[in-house]
Amino acid sequence: MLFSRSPAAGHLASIAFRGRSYWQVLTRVAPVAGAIHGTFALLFQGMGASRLALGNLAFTALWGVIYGLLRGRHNRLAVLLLWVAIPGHSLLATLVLGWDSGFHYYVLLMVPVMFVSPGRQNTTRVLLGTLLAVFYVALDISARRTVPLEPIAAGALDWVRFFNMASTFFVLGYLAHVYFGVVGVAEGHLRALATTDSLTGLANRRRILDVANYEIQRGRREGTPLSFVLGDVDHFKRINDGRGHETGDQVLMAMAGVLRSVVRERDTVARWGGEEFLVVLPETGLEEAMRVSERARLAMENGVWPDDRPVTMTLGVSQWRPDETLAEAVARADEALYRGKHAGRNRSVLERPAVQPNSLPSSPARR
Ligand SMILES: Nc1nc2c(ncn2[C@@H]2O[C@H](COP(=O)(O)OP(=O)(O)OP(=O)(O)O)[C@@H](O)[C@H]2O)c(=O)[nH]1
Repeated sequence: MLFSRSPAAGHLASIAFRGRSYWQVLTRVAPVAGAIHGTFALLFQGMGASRLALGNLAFTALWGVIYGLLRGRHNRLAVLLLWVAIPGHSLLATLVLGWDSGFHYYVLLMVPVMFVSPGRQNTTRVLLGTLLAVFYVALDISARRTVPLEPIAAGALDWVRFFNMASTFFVLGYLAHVYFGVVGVAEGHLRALATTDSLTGLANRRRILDVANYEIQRGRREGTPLSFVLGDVDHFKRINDGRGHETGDQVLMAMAGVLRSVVRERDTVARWGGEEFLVVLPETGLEEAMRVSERARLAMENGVWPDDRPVTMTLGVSQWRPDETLAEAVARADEALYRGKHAGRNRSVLERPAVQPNSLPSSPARR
């Protein structure tokens, strides 16, 4: 059975990737945040502000808990504590040391955290964003008008502010760096999914069309030959009906391996349809393509298959002719395959000869 991915499934997969990326980013950022608090604890201890040092030690521990929760996939609780660890800490530190300490900068880190989070409705994001902005303005107004609970010397305050500025820049940069890294990996997975046949691991139809069209362009430009081998498993319906669909799938997977083993690195084997395979052979003329086809056919004929019952394949071979389309070249391989089926199966059949066969480029030496 050919499994096709519906648009809805694709959308769900992309949400899943986004979700995974989001948690991966948070898991990587949590130790950095813990380290920043740890540095503050040492800094304040050095300044003789032991209560502030203790407070920062508590937040280091909190980030440790958040990290543990993220690793254990207790995501909801981790996010809840994130609100305590970032805006909660900013509020506390600003009230204790004053607005000029610059602890309020950390509130801004919640903006990317909130807006890339998966699973939330856009309205929830906007609402939370608005609440955060209101909180930030209110903190500005109240902290500027009240005396800090535990003021420190102006010079030291400057250093704390500079450190907070630098940390905010660093964490924002790190967030962006990790996020784009994770998204890049997810993109690679999606690309592979979109171009690979899920059962056999071969190129899928979309990918082989791209490859073949690219080779046709190259053939036009450089005048190199290009051939196609289209193979179809013989009496596959009997295999399915007699030995079950799962055995049928196993046969298809094994066939993919056999086909891959008889071609060069630069040739591409694809699952063209249910039990049909297409091989694109760049820089290969008809004679050589016929040899590849026979190699594949014999490998199938002599292969060891489930239940030790023979499995064979009929193949049609064609060479792309200048100025024709990919569909025309494949149609001729298909026509040859069709003749092979009628002639008794388990054979390789060449396309019907061109009107001017000599006009076709021939194979350079293959391996
Ligand atoms: N197990 C399995 N079967 C598949 C898959 N895709 C297509 N098929 C089956 O392949 C069979 C193809 O049967 P037919 O087109 O009648 O051809 P055939 O039995 O191979 O006969 P010939 O091609 O004439 O030799 C059908 O029974 C499909 O259900 C798949 O992914 N897995």
